[in-house]
Amino acid sequence: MIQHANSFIYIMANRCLILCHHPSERSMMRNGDGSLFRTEKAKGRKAFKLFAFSMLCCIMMTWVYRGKQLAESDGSRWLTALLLGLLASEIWFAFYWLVTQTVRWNPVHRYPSKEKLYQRSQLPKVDMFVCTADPIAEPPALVVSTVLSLMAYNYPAEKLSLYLSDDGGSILTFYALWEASLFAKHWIPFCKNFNVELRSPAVFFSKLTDPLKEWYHVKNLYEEMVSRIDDVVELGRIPEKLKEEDGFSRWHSGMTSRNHEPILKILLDGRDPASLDMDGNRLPTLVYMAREKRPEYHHNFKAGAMNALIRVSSVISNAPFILNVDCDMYSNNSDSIFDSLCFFLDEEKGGNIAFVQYPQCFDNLTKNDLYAGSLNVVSGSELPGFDGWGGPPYIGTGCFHRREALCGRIYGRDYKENWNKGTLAVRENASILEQRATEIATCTYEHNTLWGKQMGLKYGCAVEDVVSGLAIHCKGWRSVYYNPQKKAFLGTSPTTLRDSLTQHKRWAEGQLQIVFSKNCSFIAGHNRMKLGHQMAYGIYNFWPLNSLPTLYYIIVHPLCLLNGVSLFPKISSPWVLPFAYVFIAKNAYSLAESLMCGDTVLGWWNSQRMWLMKRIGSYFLAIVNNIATALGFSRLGFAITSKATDDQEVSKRYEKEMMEFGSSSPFFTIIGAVAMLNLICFVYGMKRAVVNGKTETLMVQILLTGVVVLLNIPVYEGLFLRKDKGRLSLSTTLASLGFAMSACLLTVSKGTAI
Ligand SMILES: O=c1ccn([C@@H]2O[C@H](COP(=O)(O)OP(=O)(O)O[C@H]3O[C@H](CO)[C@@H](O)[C@H](O)[C@H]3O)[C@@H](O)[C@H]2O)c(=O)[nH]1
Ligand SMILES: [Mn+2]
Repeated sequence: MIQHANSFIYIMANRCLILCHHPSERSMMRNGDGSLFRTEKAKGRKAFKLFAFSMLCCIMMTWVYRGKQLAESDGSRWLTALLLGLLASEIWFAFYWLVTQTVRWNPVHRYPSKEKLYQRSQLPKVDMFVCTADPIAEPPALVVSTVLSLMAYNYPAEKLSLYLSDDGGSILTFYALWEASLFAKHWIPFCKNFNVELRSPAVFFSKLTDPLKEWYHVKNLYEEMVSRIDDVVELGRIPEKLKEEDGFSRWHSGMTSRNHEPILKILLDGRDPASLDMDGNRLPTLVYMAREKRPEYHHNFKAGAMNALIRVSSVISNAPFILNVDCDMYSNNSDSIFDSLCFFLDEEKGGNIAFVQYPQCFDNLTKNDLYAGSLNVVSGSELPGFDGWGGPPYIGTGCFHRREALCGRIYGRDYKENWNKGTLAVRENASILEQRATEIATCTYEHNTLWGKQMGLKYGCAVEDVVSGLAIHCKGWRSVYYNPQKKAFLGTSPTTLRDSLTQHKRWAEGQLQIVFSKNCSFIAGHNRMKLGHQMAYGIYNFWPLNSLPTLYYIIVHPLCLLNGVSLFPKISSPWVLPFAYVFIAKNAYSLAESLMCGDTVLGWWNSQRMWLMKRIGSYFLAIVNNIATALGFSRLGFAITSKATDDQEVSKRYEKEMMEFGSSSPFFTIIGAVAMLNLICFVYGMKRAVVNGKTETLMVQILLTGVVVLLNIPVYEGLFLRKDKGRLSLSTTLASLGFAMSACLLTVSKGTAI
């Protein structure tokens, strides 16, 4: 019944889909000679499970100690409340630790054999979606380099269509894409003739030190194009002579990025036999889309853009597979389409795969990854673990989707993909297609449909990717994670502390929304996903909730030290052993894992600092913001991550791995206050402990607070020592000191009372 209802919904809402069942579909399936990919289980799982078990035992022993401590406490209300809070935090940490163990339980690695696909005569069409939203934060020259890297994939060009969604509705971005459509005629044959591996022209030419003579020509063409684009962006308008040209004439005065009609332009029409590159070979299709925006209709950020792209592409090319990347994520591996198709086209195991997710990798990280932007542990350890349970989450970029699954189809065993979908697209004139596609990129088209609910990406969540992938998993599909040696996609990671914390705040807001909604993996996935898979989602869904126990721990601890209140066993007592084991073993494991995933030792240390800052800064403010949104005081937003900085000073400090604070922000006030609190308590607490002869009972707290102080060294430098513009502002310094001192003074009187 559900199945029927769903196909009905599916067909209704996809009015424009051209469904065809071609006889050659079966012959193509027969061509396959065996499996197209293999799966290997990770090694060393027995040792890992033993280790996890030892951790669990020690964690339980620490609880026994807390129980004993509570029973033996002198009945003071303050102390009991303190200890209960501590126990609650520790129970949460243990629970979260348990959740993170699920993905380490049985990770798998996948290896496609694309050589087998090279021989196939019939290959499916592939559509590629790139989203951009702001010509300032996302420079058009960077966007077109991404676009060109994708258009130059090692794949029959006439089967590829690239769609750029421009949520900025900017003529500057359109101009850049128009330039790219001309340059593509040189770039694509150049890549193919010289077997260029780096197919993003920006990256290729920046790394090229000594070009061959014939390469100069293309390099010059590229550089001229970029300088024209940059000039246009700087001036904020296009050359006069282009204004009346087709496409450009659709912009008129009075249009803003938030208020304009839909604009759709097919810049290169792959169906047209006359659309050829300089070598006379066919070109891919290239389409610009700026969906309609009106102030009175909510546009649902990237999810809205993606859904408009799904519909628009279904009219123009309707490929069965869709690659989605962010505008800064260029293709770094020209074979990714073949690799991904190995999973989908595998006769035996490919039928239930909804999407193939690649890791998010970055090309602008420094050696020791100051802001922990590499996500190395996520890519190297956690996502393979998800795959063992039923597949990685959709992380918004670097992902190949099966169109049907993305459009909301429920998986059933009788389901068979139509590989030839889109190949029989009606031979309509491009302007008629443009007209039809424009009609479905309007604000009102989705009203009273299931778009954003059951179809396409889901609306209303700041991590539209994760919640949409989860919905696909709940519909019976699996996904596959592929992390090739040669990275498939590379993007830009935030280069200032504020950008990094803001990005994590947005992610945390989204994850929190998922936890407290019916989309929570434990509710939505109940009976539909394996328990391990539900728990794996918990790793990210529970991120924000970690902030409260962490804040409790990091504030209460030093204050108790200052007041001489002992929370842990004496350093000479055997009860200290389980605590020490949990702390040391957990960190040793984390360090080893981090190193295996490609971090440096200092990189791991930096990631520990970021972990702390994210928890007390991003996650905490995400909780505050979600509460404010729930109460109607604030609206969900999407702060776009900046992909370029003009400030040479900031870039230099980033290269030198100096933490960039800059102008004040609530993040920095919290971080500064916590850092100061720990420093003051560490110094005075230790002094008091020595004077009162209580070092033995307070040793654990001295050590813990000491670790926090060490982690915060860059914060103290930013507060007191640095002179450059990246230091913490004076107002932040004063506020941090003020908060920390008043917390200390307030508790000193209470503390003596305990
Ligand atoms: O209204 C909007 C806002 C953003 N975007 C695009 O969405 C992408 C991601 O935005 P970015 O600012 O780069 O955010 P990140 O935090 O780097 O993105 C990660 O997290 C997002 C969810 O929060 C996912 O959508 C992304 O795919 C994922 O890479 C970019 O291409 C934007 O152009 C839009 O198209 N419309
Ligand atoms: Mn991004």
